[in-house]
Amino acid sequence: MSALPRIGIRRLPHAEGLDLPAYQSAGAAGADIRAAVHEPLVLAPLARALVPTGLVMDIPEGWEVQVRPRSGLAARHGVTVLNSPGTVDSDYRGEVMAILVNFGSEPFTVARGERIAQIVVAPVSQALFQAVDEVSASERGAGGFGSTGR
Ligand SMILES: O=c1ccn([C@H]2C[C@H](O)[C@@H](COP(=O)(O)OP(=O)(O)OP(=O)(O)O)O2)c(=O)[nH]1
Repeated sequence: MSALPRIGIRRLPHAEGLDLPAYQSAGAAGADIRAAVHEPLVLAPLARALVPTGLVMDIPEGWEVQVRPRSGLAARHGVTVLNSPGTVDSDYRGEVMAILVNFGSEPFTVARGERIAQIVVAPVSQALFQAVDEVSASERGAGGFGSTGR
């Protein structure tokens, strides 16, 4: 297996004492991130919140960090990541945040240190975007949504 990308993580003061993201099993794709809130944060039904992780990540060029929901929170409470997958760019040097939304019918309380989402590290491809007068022909043509059948 090739060498793993190294992500330096700086803990901000409000994340002091909280565990860094870590894989829970050898084959895990995601590592959980935790809420760096001082006081419990109550998410009313249909409310959303920008939840701080207290972490600043030094992501190597050519990689991104995706912020994804935890299935257990979604299945049990209807709580998910609103912009999933959130994209943390390799040149971002701010605090990683999770945008949580409560689609459940009950208020959901986020406690300090609670595992609120997971991060997945993924390779990035960039492309050259070029203006052209014509695009190449294809069998499908301009047929869009639903044009290939139900
Ligand atoms: O779930 C997320 C998504 C984004 N970010 C941070 C890292 C990312 O690099 C930055 C900008 O995110 P994005 O590009 O998705 O947001 P934007 O609204 O397009 O902002 P910008 O104008 O800064 O690109 O915000 C997070 O901390 N968590």
